[in-house]
Amino acid sequence: MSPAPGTGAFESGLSASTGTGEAGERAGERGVTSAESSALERAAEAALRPRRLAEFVGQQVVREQLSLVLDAAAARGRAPEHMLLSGPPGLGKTTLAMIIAAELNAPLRITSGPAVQHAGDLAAILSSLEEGEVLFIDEIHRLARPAEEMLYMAMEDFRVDVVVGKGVGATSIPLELPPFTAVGATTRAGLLPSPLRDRFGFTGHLDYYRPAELETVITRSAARLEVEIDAEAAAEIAGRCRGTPRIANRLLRRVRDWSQVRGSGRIDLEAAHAALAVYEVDERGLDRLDRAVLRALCERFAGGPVGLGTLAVAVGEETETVETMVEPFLVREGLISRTPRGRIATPATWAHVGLAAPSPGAGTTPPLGRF
Ligand SMILES: Nc1ncnc2c1ncn2[C@@H]1O[C@H](COP(=O)(O)OP(=O)(O)OP(=O)(O)O)[C@@H](O)[C@H]1O
Repeated sequence: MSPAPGTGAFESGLSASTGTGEAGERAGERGVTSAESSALERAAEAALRPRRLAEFVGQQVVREQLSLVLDAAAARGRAPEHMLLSGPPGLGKTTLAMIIAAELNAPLRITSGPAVQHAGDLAAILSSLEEGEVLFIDEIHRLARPAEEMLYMAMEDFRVDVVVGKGVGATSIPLELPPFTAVGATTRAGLLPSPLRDRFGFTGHLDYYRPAELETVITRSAARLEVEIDAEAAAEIAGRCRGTPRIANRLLRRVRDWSQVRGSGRIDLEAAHAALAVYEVDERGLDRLDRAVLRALCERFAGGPVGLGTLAVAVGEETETVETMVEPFLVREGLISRTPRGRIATPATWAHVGLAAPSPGAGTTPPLGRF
């Protein structure tokens, strides 16, 4: 799963995207390999994943549209059209793909763009599909071009031409496919070429969740984890999980740890505050790296403008890390502004780091380009 843009890599190990950060961190202590810790993380996530559309919280418009597509297909006794789900990481694209298969009572085949590097890889998957099967392609924007072009015909005509042999001796064999439903998921919808995007009959975009919706996610997950949680504790966690159910569930599991090891076993407001302090997640959901970026912007560069590369170096991170895993959330929160001359602090930035903004015209740093 690609690193998650828009959700900070919590330095305390609460990586909001792949989960390997936190689990990897703890794995190091326990001697578990990072691969095993990722598997642990995925298993923990899977245990909390909603299984039916009725259990899927929020995203009202997408749910209504999807429900209509599924009901109409069921009424006609046909496989529904292909579907594309887009949106930032951790918001429920994979969950919805699994729900679609469950609601259709259809087998689900899961693959991803990075896993399909050759047309032959895709031909092997397509040729083994059962009638009505749901083929979920995560990170579909990362499909290799030859595979992507094969997918066009497969989605349009339920047919692929498989080339056998090489050079002058090569022959193309048409392969008829059973009707299937492709479900693509992407965090970068803009990268999809229009021939591919146009082949999806339904496109749903998932957006960040409201705190009340996240409270519901947290409360339901706590019930699944068989841990009692006070409403105000659920609200506290919901306010700090960056609008993202994946992070909500992860913070809930960490607060549950604290409550079971240092508290009464029940999640109350005290346990929530204490655990979130241990993981250095502040009241707006920022973690240490987020705050380090804001402090560097204010203290080292007088609020900017400063180039992204320079800012990344100042906090000891790769430019890519800051750009994809820290900045989107800070921009969304109004804590960083992107300008052609570089990144600049906003009044909210100065307030968040507890510093007074310099008076206008005071010595500002000349714009430093990106490395
Ligand atoms: N609407 C929702 N209601 C309840 N839980 C949800 C919802 N959306 C996501 N979750 C929870 O968040 C976790 C992550 O969701 P999911 O894996 O579907 O995100 P994603 O968008 O596919 O992320 P990525 O882009 O990183 O693959 C799931 O395991 C699930 O438990």
